[in-house]
Amino acid sequence: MKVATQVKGEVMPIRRQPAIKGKKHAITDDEKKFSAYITLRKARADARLVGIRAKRVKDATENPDDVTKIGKDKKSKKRGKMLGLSRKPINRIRGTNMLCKDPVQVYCRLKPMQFPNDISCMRVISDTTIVITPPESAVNFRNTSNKEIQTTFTRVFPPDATQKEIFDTVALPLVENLIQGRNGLLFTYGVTGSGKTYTMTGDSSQDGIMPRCFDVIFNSIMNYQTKKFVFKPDKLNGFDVQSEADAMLDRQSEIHAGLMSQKSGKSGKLRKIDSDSDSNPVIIRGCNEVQTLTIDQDNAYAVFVTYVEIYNNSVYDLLDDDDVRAKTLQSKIVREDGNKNMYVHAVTEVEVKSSEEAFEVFHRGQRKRRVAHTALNAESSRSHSAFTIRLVQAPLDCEGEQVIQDKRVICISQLSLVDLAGSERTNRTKNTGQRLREAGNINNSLMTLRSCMEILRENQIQGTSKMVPYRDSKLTHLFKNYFDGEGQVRMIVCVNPRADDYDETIQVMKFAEVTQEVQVARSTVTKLDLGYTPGRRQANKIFKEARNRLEKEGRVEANGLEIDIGLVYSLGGPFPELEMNNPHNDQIITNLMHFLEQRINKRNILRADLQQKQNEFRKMLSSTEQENISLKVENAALKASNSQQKKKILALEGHLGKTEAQIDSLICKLNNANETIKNMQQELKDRDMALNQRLIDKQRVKQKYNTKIQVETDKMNKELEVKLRQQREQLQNQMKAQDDKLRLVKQILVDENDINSEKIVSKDVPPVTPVRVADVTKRLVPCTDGRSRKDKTMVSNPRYRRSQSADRWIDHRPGALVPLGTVLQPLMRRRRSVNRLTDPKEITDGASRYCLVAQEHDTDGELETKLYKGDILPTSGGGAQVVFNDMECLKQLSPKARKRSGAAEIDAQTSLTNHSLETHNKRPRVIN
Ligand SMILES: Nc1ncnc2c1ncn2[C@@H]1O[C@H](COP(=O)(O)OP(=O)(O)OP(=O)(O)O)[C@@H](O)[C@H]1O
Repeated sequence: MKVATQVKGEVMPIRRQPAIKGKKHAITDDEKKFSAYITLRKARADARLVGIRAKRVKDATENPDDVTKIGKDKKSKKRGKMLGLSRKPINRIRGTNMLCKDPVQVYCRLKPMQFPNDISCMRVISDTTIVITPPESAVNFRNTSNKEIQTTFTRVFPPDATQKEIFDTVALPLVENLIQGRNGLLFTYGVTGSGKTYTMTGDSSQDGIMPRCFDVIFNSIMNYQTKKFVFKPDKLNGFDVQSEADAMLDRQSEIHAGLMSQKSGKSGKLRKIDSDSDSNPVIIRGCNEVQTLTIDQDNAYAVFVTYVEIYNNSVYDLLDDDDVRAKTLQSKIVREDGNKNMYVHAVTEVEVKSSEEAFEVFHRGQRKRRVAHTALNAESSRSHSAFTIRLVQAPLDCEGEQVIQDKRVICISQLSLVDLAGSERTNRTKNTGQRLREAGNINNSLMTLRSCMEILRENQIQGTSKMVPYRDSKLTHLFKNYFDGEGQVRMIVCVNPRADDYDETIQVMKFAEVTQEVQVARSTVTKLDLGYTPGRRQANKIFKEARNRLEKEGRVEANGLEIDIGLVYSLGGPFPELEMNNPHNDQIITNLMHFLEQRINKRNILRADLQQKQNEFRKMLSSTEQENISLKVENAALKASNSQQKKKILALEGHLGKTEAQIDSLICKLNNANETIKNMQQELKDRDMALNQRLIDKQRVKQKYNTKIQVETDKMNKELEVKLRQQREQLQNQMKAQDDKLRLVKQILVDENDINSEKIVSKDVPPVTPVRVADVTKRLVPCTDGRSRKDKTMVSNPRYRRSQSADRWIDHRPGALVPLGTVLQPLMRRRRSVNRLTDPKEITDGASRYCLVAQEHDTDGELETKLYKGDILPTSGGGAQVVFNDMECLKQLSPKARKRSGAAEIDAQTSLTNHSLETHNKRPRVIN
């Protein structure tokens, strides 16, 4: 593991702007401070390292037995160089505790016997010890004089040990270390077919160590992962922190590339290639691990994996897609990075976000791994494989929002899971050709590993400084820094307890024994403290939730809310190294002074801040108190008004009850009234119907009677017409008779006139000229010839034959009449005079005759008095009708007019007579 910067326990509230990739930005004061701070801390760490190394020399002098601690330092002394400073250890800054070393922990797993007839040469006698009994078939059976060999391990897993048991005991602590920022190496070692791959990977029913590691890691960091490409490999075994925008661009280009490859059918091709080399069966996951480890929630995490194999002493990248296209894997070189860590140059490092994704990536590489059928294992690994999980973590900024955009604060830890190829004896595997060459390379690399362990152990135990031949094999070269530097190394020795494997198993046991004695420096992780508030991620989350809730409630103040996680009250980290080994070492005093100065400054700042906060708090408290008092007053007023309101409500409720009762009774009445109305309406309808029926009946009767009346009327009319015709005929006959008579009278008159013409001419007697012949007959003509009226022949008028004394007359004179001064008056003995006819009763009341008297001037200006006479006939409707049947005209002529008229007068008289006659012929007018 490497930590670029080690800053220990210091409070430094710095707000940093996120760096934008590819754009230079002005260095802020905060950044300057931060850089200066980092430099200072580095200097202090170096100083501390010097102190520690000085202490180590002192310890070694006091304890000469502790050769492991002093071995290197002795050599360095000989070289006359400064203690421990000639060669920088890996993770130099973090490796301050070089004195703490742990032996490589070696576990032993026994494979279950495959066949019941197989003879076992091993016994497990305790959790940590097995006893190996040499079988007769063993090569050195005689030499060993049948001695049992007892071997002790950190833990022995019997054949019935489960995969989970092994994971929990061996791998889980390494995963824990990984999350805490420490490196780890776990490898399986053993004879071919002893169960190394099974232990490391597992099979479809039983997950091995690797998938379980994924589960635990992702269970722990699942909600604290960065988005993809926020951390990006810098190709030098380190990582860059990208801004969110850059990371998003990378994500987009990845999606685009995926789409393009799908379009061009590359993926199909890839799958085909994969399936070509699908000699490994697809491993389906068994049940998942549910364990979760505690993590620092204020960090953001990302997991990267690499998968390489060492085949025939060459390193190949199993995740390299380009190689798949080329169909041949290109070997990679092993390099050392700036922190003396070994890494495979240009290896494909895949960022994975879930256990499934990681396992899928592993499986992708696994398909490319070289596996072959041998006499001892159907799927024998022909290469060493190293699957490396790198966990990158970096603290969040002070607001708990984003990862700090500074490469120096990144902490990278890695766990390498190495499945070594099994050692094998060619006489047993019967390998030839390529398999034989593979076996030779496998054995060589394992031999190198073994000799490295041996020399390391020797160096550590005996204090020698023999060169460890890491470079002799790619396997040891790649994992060099685990043994040479810091980290935890664990090995599982897989053993097949069959007697056939005895000779090789003994070699494995010897290697295990050596390895157990090798010490590896325990890495100490100093947590980077930038002075940000612990729990800021959680605080940020809670703050955002609260703000969202306010926004949902529509509160405007939510917009202006800014996250303020606040300042941590801490005076800083622990005191620097105070131990003085040299009286002239002023550096320690200078450091201490500087440290104290900073503390004092910090304390002053914190005091001022505290004071300010106290003041603010007091103010807030007093305003809250005031608010409280006013609220109390308000509360009391509200209570009073509340009780009043309650009373009102009670009264209103009572009123409401009464009103409701009234309403109920009214509704009841209304219903009754409605019922009555309905009944009455029904009755009305019935009556209407009856009335209508009656009207219809009446109408029918009326129609019937009308028809009858019409018939009767027609009948009567016809009868009347007949009668009328008869009367007319009668009348005409009478008229004829009268005409005859008149002619006779005329004749007589003419004769008389002739006789008296002379007398008449001599006397100037004003004549009274009858207007009509009828009148002439009626009036009393002056008896000029001396004869009495009785002597004269009377003008015949049949109407006057009626008994006129019996008639009752209505004498109707509508206007004022000019007095005539004549003696000629109509003969109406019984009469009633009226000016206006307003009431029909006036003519129905016993009267039988009607006479209308009217005056007018004729064309000569002479006054004419006309009497229209008629019979009053009662009508069937109770009224009366007047049938005019006579008209008399009384005309007064002046003498002049008479002269003027002369002969015309006679004509007029004649015409008047005619006219009178015609009048009688006229249809009578009826006045109702
Ligand atoms: N503990 C075990 N329980 C059940 N089966 C096991 C166990 N160990 C190994 N096996 C089985 O033994 C066979 C060989 O195991 P594996 O391939 O893991 O051996 P190996 O050590 O990896 O061999 P090589 O070095 O040749 O690759 C496999 O079929 C595996 O399932």
